[in-house]
Amino acid sequence: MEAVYEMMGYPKPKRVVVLGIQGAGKTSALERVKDAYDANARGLRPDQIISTVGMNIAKISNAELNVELTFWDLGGAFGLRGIWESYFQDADACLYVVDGAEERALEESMVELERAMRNKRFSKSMPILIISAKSDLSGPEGLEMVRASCEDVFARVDGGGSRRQTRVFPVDCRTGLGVKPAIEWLARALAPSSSLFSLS
Ligand SMILES: Nc1nc2c(ncn2[C@@H]2O[C@H](COP(=O)(O)OP(=O)(O)OP(=O)(O)O)[C@@H](O)[C@H]2O)c(=O)[nH]1
Ligand SMILES: [Mg+2]
Repeated sequence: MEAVYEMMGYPKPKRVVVLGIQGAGKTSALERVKDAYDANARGLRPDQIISTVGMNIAKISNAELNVELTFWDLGGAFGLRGIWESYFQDADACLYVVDGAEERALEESMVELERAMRNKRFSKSMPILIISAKSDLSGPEGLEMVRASCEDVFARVDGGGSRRQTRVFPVDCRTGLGVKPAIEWLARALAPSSSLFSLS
């Protein structure tokens, strides 16, 4: 299938592995991504979403984005995290979701981010989009806490000279507020010509 895309001169669809601990807001965030970019889909409402056991897949292709994205939303419950690494090798990017409103969950969330990044199958150049979810509950302090903690992890794992693209965005995953800037950043980070532009 990918070969067909290339033969026709289209960019390959990019695959995004969606990680984060249980209850962070991964599935909720993806439902809002579908609302924003998939004209045919109506994302599930918050009361229709249950904790993920298998995997949810969302595909978006939208002229605004210039790239087709496939998201693999995995379960974040403790016993399901062992499955994550099976998806690292084939992923082009990682969307890591952190609960920005729950300070007590931040340490566990960062431990799992670091563990994922240190996995040998997790590419050193793979862009990482961090969504700081529950921005409706957290306010700016929550976002700053998430940002500082992620920066620590990135510095520890990648070191100073890393060329990996990373960015933290606040999102209200119930209304979708903030979802578009986050996904636009990801699309630019993954677009074939992105190396020609500096991402700010
Ligand atoms: N207020 C608020 N609640 C949110 C937000 N995002 C998620 N939630 C709630 O947080 C809970 C967990 O959300 P999920 O999207 O199921 O979390 P998940 O990361 O997919 O969890 P697992 O599938 O168990 O790994 C649900 O009750 C959501 O309604 C948000 O931005 N704001
Ligand atoms: Mg889920």
